[in-house]
Amino acid sequence: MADTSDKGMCAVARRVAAVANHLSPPDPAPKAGQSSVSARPCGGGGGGGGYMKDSYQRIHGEVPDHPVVWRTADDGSGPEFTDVIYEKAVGEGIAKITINRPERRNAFRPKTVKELSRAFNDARDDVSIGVIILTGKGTKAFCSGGDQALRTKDGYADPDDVGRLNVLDLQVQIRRLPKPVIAMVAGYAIGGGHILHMVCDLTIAADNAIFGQTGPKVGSFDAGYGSSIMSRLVGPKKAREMWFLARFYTASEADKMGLVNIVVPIENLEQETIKWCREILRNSPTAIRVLKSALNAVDDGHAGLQELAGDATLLFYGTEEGNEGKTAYMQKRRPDFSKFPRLP
Ligand SMILES: CC(C)(COP(=O)(O)OP(=O)(O)OC[C@H]1O[C@@H](n2cnc3c(N)ncnc32)[C@H](O)[C@@H]1OP(=O)(O)O)[C@@H](O)C(=O)NCCC(=O)NCCSC(=O)c1cc(O)c2ccccc2c1O
Repeated sequence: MADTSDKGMCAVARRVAAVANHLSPPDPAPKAGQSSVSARPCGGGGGGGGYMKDSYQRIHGEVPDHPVVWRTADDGSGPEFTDVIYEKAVGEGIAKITINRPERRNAFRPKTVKELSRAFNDARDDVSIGVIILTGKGTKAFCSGGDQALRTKDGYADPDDVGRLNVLDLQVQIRRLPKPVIAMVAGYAIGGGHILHMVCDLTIAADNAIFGQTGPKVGSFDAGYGSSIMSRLVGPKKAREMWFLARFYTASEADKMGLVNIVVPIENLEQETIKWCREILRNSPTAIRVLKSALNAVDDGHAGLQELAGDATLLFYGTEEGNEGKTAYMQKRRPDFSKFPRLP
């Protein structure tokens, strides 16, 4: 009789995983002592769940979990980064941008936001990069929002500069960036830092993560993405609770509210995040690009529509039909679109 107990199913899953190991497309070589494909833990374990026994699992398999080797990156466009650490994974399409002000719980000042923007721009333009991680230095905070010591009546101001709220531009930049941005959150994600994780496409949280808005307690509010996206994520009632009461929430509470994608032990935070990156990187970049703009389109209004429409134009430029128009113009002749079908 077939063994359908959990233990029996685990053994089956392990055997199937071993087979899948041989069928999976090649991945970067794992380091000594690490297997490239591990049996998915029975009873879930993320990454699509279930037992590795169907053709989908056999073909797509598990992603490798060997550590990433990071090398420092630079956009080459300005002074050396001080408030941000910018890195790219060697041989993999992953960029990591780390807010580097741990002594202030990674609060951002205008300079921090300018450096973040430069790093995001570089990662966007680098065609070898497919996923970007945003995180904070250390385990105490992802980001605690705007640096209150630099807040003036005009916004946040670096010494000898005018005040500004330039984090709003950064939020838009992350929304419009045609590659997934993953917030990797350990410790506090508070105020403007909480909003940064919300505008990212995915959030992987450590079990020590704490989420919340403080605005109404510190004389501030974000009535833009900070309100509208939150309402989309957690629902209008919970969003009102988060803003009106300005309480803090644990990682597990945030998980239940739909604020994050997964909560993992802090020691596994980067490993899990990299696993998600590698899973995404196996998939079609164009499909992901169009999906990101589609998922944002309604909420982002005309700007969202423009992003999605830009993807359509980009795809059209790659077709014979699109090229005929340009070629005809360059050859000073009337374009011949007669051979292109009017599909139903
Ligand atoms: C995040 C905390 C809950 C952590 O508490 P903990 O007890 O662990 O640590 P300390 O409080 O002792 O902090 C250590 C050290 O860091 C300094 N620090 C922490 N956060 C900030 C900050 N945001 N600005 C400046 N300095 C900060 C702290 O003073 C300590 O320094 P010492 O010298 O004393 O050692 C807790 O730190 C905390 O509650 N932080 C403040 C959180 C907060 O209120 N953030 C601001 C929200 S408003 C905002 O972010 C914001 C920004 C924008 O750009 C906007 C733009 C447009 C609209 C709205 C915006 C907006 O609301």
